[in-house]
Amino acid sequence: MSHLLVVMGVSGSGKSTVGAALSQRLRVPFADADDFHPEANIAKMARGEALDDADRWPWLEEIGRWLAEHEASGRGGVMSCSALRRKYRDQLRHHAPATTFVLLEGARAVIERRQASRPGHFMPASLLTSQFATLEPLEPDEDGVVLDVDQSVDAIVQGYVDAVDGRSR
Ligand SMILES: Nc1ncnc2c1ncn2[C@@H]1O[C@H](COP(=O)(O)OP(=O)(O)OP(=O)(O)O)[C@@H](O)[C@H]1O
Ligand SMILES: O=C(O)[C@H](O)[C@@H](O)[C@H](O)[C@H](O)CO
Repeated sequence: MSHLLVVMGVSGSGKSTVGAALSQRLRVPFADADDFHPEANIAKMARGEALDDADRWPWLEEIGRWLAEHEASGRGGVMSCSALRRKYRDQLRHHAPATTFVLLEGARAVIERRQASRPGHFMPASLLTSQFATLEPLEPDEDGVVLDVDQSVDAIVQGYVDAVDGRSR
């Protein structure tokens, strides 16, 4: 099977940027979970209110369906999706058990600086506190790779390739 990945992390950690680069490097389809949000979720975040489990549940179901289709077809794929909590990742794995989670991890200061330099995005910087508070790191029994965001996009992509190579040796 081709690579089937969810690139995860808090808002501004680089999920969209790194996810797109990984999909090109691995030659698999790419999707961004931000494009799957219902209007109400986008409006809520834009008002400065964090999403709750009930807001995220139907959205994660859509993402799970995308992953399941790409797993079943054997095409693989990269989905950029915050997937902050363990139970959200369990929900996605329920649809697509072969999913590997790639956590983009970084200090708040680095991520804040990046968020500040992309004006016009619907996600206000004020929600970063709740994003970090909600984030549950990958647990040892989860198929995953953790990568430091404080390096170039190319280096992050290479970090994934090296981690996966190291496993298959
Ligand atoms: N490794 C990197 N080095 C430098 N800048 C980066 C890197 N990764 C991402 N960026 C920049 O940081 C900003 C946030 O990245 P991006 O939009 O990909 O994050 P995100 O996690 O998808 O955010 P959100 O979930 O809020 O949509 C963008 O302006 C992007 O160009
Ligand atoms: O679970 C969440 O709270 C959401 O997915 C957010 O993380 C945003 O969609 C995204 O990151 C946009 O900035």
